[in-house]
Amino acid sequence: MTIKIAIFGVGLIGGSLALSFKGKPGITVVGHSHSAEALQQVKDRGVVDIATLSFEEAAADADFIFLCVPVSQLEPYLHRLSSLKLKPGCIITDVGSTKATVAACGEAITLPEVYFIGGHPMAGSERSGVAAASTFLFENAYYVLTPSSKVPKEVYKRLEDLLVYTKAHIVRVEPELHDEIVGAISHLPHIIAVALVNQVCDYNDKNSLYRQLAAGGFRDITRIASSDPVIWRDILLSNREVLLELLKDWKNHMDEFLEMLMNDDGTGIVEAFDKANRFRSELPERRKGAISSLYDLYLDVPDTPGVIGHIATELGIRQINLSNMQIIESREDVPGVMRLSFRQEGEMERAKEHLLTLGYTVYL
Ligand SMILES: NC(=O)c1ccc[n+]([C@@H]2O[C@H](COP(=O)([O-])OP(=O)(O)OC[C@H]3O[C@@H](n4cnc5c(N)ncnc54)[C@H](O)[C@@H]3O)[C@@H](O)[C@H]2O)c1
Ligand SMILES: O=C(O)C(=O)C[C@]1(C(=O)O)C=C[C@@H](O)C=C1
Repeated sequence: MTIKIAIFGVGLIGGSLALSFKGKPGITVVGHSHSAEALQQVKDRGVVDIATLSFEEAAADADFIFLCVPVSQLEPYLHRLSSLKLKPGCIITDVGSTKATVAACGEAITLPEVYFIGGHPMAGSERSGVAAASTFLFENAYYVLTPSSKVPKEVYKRLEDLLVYTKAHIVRVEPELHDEIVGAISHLPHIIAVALVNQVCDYNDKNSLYRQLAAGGFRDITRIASSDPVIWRDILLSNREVLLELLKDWKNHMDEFLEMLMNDDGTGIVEAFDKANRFRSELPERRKGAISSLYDLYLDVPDTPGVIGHIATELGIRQINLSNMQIIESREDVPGVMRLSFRQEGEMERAKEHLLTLGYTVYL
């Protein structure tokens, strides 16, 4: 018996889910796109078995339906699905970054033997579109599910069993609590990153040295400011009430720094950094936790021809599997920083040891 999985919105998240399921025994993945242009990209990338523009064709006979569209589209998509004759036993789920509104809408929709379970994989990227999809995106990440009390246990279990293919860790959370927590650890940081980049952008309009000198610290804290504007408009507006409170708290934290600086309060500054340091070091390890599914190491590389090839060859000879390599900073006369990404921690450790013996400066 074949299991049909329909994915509506085959972008970064939908495409990555499709890649997790495609080719698994007895599974057919059908992708729905809302435009011919998006459909063509999905076909070109080959992440689904069947790609279609027809909403009805994608939904017909589906055992699982994943809604992977922008947050503002989740409710219209749910309403549209509720007007169709879906397969009895069908589970509809979504991947939206907020859960309260869609969970309420999912609960209100009563189709015989069709169930809604809200979902949110806690993994992603500042990139968007199917071109950025990855088979490994969810590996070791947390994947939140927010079933209502009406969802039978065996139905929840069926979704949980399917999500094993993502290699994520499933966590069950109430939708409202989810939005409060994710507001603080994901939505607020995106606002802060964007505001900070725009602040510096305004200074840079008067003096372009700002952009030239912006280095590691600025890049580290602002990567997520490059995220898709429409996806984030929808997320922030959907979690508006939570964010209004969080921004008030944020202002208080900024006021504390203002005061410490005005009062020359060195002790206060040290305490603030110490506290942050302690909490941050207790975060789930990158490799086991939310955001990254890769093991990264960084090394200084001279800006000379052949250096990339040399490193790749050295690792290749030792059969160390490199998943990605990227030059992060490369300016004339300044050593570049290279990021090497591995899928296995052991591979990263072996690479580190070998690169150290070759005389490279390596950071984790
Ligand atoms: N980006 C992340 O890091 C991340 C992480 C977890 C969850 N999410 C959630 O996943 C969902 C998809 O986000 P994504 O990052 O994959 O975005 P994306 O832009 O990569 O993909 C969105 C998909 O929705 C389709 N779509 C359908 N109707 C659309 C419309 N009216 N406007 C725009 N696109 C439309 C697009 O064709 C595209 O395939 C969102 O609900 C988002 O909140 C995002
Ligand atoms: O790593 C990133 O770029 C992300 O923005 C991922 C991130 C996050 O903020 O942690 C973004 C939105 C999601 O809903 C979940 C994960």
